[in-house]
Amino acid sequence: MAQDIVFIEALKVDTVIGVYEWEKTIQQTLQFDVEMYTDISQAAQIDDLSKTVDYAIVAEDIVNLVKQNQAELIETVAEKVASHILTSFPVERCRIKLRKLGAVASTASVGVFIERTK
Ligand SMILES: Nc1nc2c(c(=O)[nH]1)N=C([C@H](O)[C@@H](O)CO)CN2
Repeated sequence: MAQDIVFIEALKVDTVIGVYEWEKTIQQTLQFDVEMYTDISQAAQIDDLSKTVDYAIVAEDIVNLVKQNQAELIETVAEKVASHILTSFPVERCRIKLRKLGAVASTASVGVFIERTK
């Protein structure tokens, strides 16, 4: 199994998210940390982006996915993002930490941390 990781840190996406009615009328910020387990050795050997995971494309996909799929729970969002990454990129395993910023008073952050395997 690949031990290499391509990662994205602190990707922020503004979207409609939440369980309560008042949350469905505002935009809130989700923040993603994503770790994608993939073998980078071939890409490194021949210096070729097409042989690894393009983090810019993944980041763009996450923004589009979140904005196009309105959800109540951050669990739903994290699961969708993980599923997309595993089915669309050469990634064996991914770990996603998803924070909902400013959601709960007096906290540094709240969120979910999931790990999914192909
Ligand atoms: N495990 C979760 N707990 C809560 C969620 C959530 O998505 N997952 N969401 C809410 C509300 O939408 C909250 O963010 C508003 O205060 C509460 N708990």
